[in-house]
Amino acid sequence: YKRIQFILNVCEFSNKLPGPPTQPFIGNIALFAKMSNIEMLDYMIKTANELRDSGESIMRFQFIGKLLVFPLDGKSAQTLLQSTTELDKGDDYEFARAWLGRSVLLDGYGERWKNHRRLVTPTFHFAKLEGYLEVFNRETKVMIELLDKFAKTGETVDLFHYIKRCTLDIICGTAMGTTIDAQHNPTHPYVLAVEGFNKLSVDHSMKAHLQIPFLFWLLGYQKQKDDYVYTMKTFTRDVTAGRMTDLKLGHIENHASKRDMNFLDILLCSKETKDWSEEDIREEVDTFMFAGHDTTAASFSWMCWNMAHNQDIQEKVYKEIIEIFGENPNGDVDSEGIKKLDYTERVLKESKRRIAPVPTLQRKLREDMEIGGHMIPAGVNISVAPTIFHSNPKGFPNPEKFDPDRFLSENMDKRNAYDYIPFSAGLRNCVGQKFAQLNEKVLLIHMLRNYRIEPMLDFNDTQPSMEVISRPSNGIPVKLTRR
Ligand code: HEM
Repeated sequence: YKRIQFILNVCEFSNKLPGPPTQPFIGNIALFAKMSNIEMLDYMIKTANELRDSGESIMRFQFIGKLLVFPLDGKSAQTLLQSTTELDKGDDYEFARAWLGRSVLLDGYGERWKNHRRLVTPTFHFAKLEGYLEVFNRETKVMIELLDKFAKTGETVDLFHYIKRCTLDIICGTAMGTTIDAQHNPTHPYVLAVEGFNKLSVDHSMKAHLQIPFLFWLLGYQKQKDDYVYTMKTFTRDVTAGRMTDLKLGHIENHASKRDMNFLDILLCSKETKDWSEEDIREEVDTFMFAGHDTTAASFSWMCWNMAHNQDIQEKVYKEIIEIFGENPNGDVDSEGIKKLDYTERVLKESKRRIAPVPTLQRKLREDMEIGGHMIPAGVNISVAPTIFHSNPKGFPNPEKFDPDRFLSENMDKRNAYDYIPFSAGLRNCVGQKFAQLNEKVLLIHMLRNYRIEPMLDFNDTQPSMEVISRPSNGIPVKLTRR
């Protein structure tokens, strides 16, 4: 009875907020049940534009007592994103708890999260990032070599899978100093477990019936999830245990300067993690694996798609790369050269605007908060959707157009700082942002120095789906020609 009363109260409240019409009790379930993940994103962007035109700054959806509120622009999201206390992640993140526990990504506001975030952050300082360049260069060259056969035959290649395995190898090397060589070994159990887990998490969040634990178990999904989690945890636990033994024997401190250490070694060697359990360390390392590879893969894949569809811009980026790094297709990319990139920098920003690699993030309110002119009660999930902000014609006129000049400083000054948030913003922004940007530049430089990319489908024939990460619905099918 209490549950039903709660749902009815949510229904009553949600109908006062701007959003598509709801049906009694079930809210907007029927509306979304008919849509694919691709249609969902399109629908949300269209509805957001209509609501903005009628002067609204938020959009709500409601699913049997679950209320989701989307701010529609940077200004209305700002209150939430710059809050120093509203830092709890939303309900949808619970699915990853079995794998990532209370790591920096999932943990709620409090001393523990602050402490972990403070200790994890230095692993991304610039000097440290330089140490990761060697892994970026090495693994990217493996990808370039694997792609060569497609350039030779002219056969179409779906870049997405190649990029994904490459970024997985990169994160494995930089987070743990180990390799699974996913690029040569795409059926490695760890690779399959990561892919399976991500897919399951999407199914879970999109299909209402799977959110009933009994059905999730009965239909065999719980068993699948447990198996994936076991494979992933065991892999990292083994590596962590091995490194801890090395540390005890003095091998880590002896062999490496801090610059050459991987993320795991840095955590293990820090005095401040002395009272962390082995599981605390494992959770942080796994979080890097999870947060660090699919995101970069999606981001760089969309970059290649944007390049393929904007040949003039691709040529300008290529020219800048050649001017700075020379024509040698195998040369390593160094950080001094990367700092000189200017046009390419803007192109990368525009690419993340055009398609945001992380389509939504979610917070759960601790206290009542005014968002976009409406008082939203504690307990409601607020979804911040970079994709929705970035397609707002008020901040980005003609949003469909790929235009790097939007990121010239004179144009950036015209926007609210929170209108462009591919890495989120505020205290819970992406801790790996600089790492990701450096990684993408290395990928891009090697890619364009070796190949011209041409599309084998129209731009909108592969679309970002509304999943944890914006996966291209039909991959990134391209033709590569050797430069
Ligand atoms: C282009 C690539 C990337 C994009 C677009 C991206 C985007 C984001 C976004 C939007 C968030 C906020 C999520 C939320 O509020 O729930 C986030 C958080 C986070 N990211 Fe990234 N990310 C990328 C790469 C990386 C990499 C390479 C790493 C690590 C190696 C990383 C580690 C993290 C962590 C640990 C958090 C959680 C921070 C916290 O909650 O305090 N990310 N990222």
